Amino acid sequence: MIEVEHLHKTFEVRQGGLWRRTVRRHEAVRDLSFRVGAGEIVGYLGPNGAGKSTTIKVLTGLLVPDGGEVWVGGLVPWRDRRRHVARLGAVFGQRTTLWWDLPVRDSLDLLRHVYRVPAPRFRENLRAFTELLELGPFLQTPARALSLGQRMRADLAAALLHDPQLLFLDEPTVGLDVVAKERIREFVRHINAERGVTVLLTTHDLGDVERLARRVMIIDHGRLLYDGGLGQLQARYGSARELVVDFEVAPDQADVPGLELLEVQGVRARYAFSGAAAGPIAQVTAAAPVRDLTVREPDIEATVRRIYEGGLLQGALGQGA
Ligand SMILES: Nc1ncnc2c1ncn2[C@@H]1O[C@H](COP(=O)(O)OP(=O)(O)OP(=O)(O)O)[C@@H](O)[C@H]1O
Repeated sequence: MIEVEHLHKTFEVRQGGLWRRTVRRHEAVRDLSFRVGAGEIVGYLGPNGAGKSTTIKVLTGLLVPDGGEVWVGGLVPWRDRRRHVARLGAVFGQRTTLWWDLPVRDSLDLLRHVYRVPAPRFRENLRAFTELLELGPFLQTPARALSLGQRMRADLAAALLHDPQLLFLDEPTVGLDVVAKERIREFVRHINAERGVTVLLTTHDLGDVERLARRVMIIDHGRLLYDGGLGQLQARYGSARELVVDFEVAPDQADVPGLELLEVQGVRARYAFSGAAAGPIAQVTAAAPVRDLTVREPDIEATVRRIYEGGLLQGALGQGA
């Protein structure tokens, strides 16, 4: 569905005043290569300024790259823009494609004409999306009067009315509460499973990625640092599991052979370990009477933060894939 080979995009940034102007070249994307197969949901992650939007703009045909090759569904996006755009959908969490002062239903109707969606297909999609996204209560409301969650749902419907096979989602759940986030994720899962829509998901919310994507690509400073499974990323770069133990009485000495003691506070001690929990639990319970214990899993949020902050993955591409 998407093929990107050795993509480069450099921006020229003009600095200084009228008399002493300098031009600085900034490589937003450097030698980026990846493929996304039909029907995949891929999370595209990276810290601010990493090059995600630049990539998406090239893939949607908005930007022309300086080097490399890109095909999306067999088309070169910026060369065959009209046909390309007719086949893709895009939702940008920070912007809307709806007409601000028009009722949602009228915006959808206008888009039907823009994309030349046949009337029966439009009716069928509108019926399906109204049900799945619960649009009914606000179809007659102008976009400006919608809540953020309602607007996102209407934007999703707008992006999919013309049956695109590829959907770009940029921060689709930003600013939403947990229930609204779940509803959006459920819908994305549905259109992927039932309609086979390929999804490239750019987000800072790892909950989106955990719930939707099996594969992630991580980019920083314009380079692809990781392309592989979320589980493998966690196994390879995640921190250790933790065993949190409440002893019956505060231990004089909480060290247990083979476990890394992280902290002792009163009766509670925290240990780091890897692999199965049965061994460490047996060791701790043999060492002293235990009242309670829990195993804490490392979270993906912490792993990705460590990757961004520590450059953990520099040069590691391919090892996790
Ligand atoms: N039109 C432009 N002119 C000059 N520099 C740009 C332009 N667009 C992007 N850049 C620069 O290119 C780099 C990559 O930007 P990009 O918007 O692709 O990052 P991003 O990963 O999408 O970040 P964010 O998560 O903040 O949206 C940044 O350093 C940005 O300042």
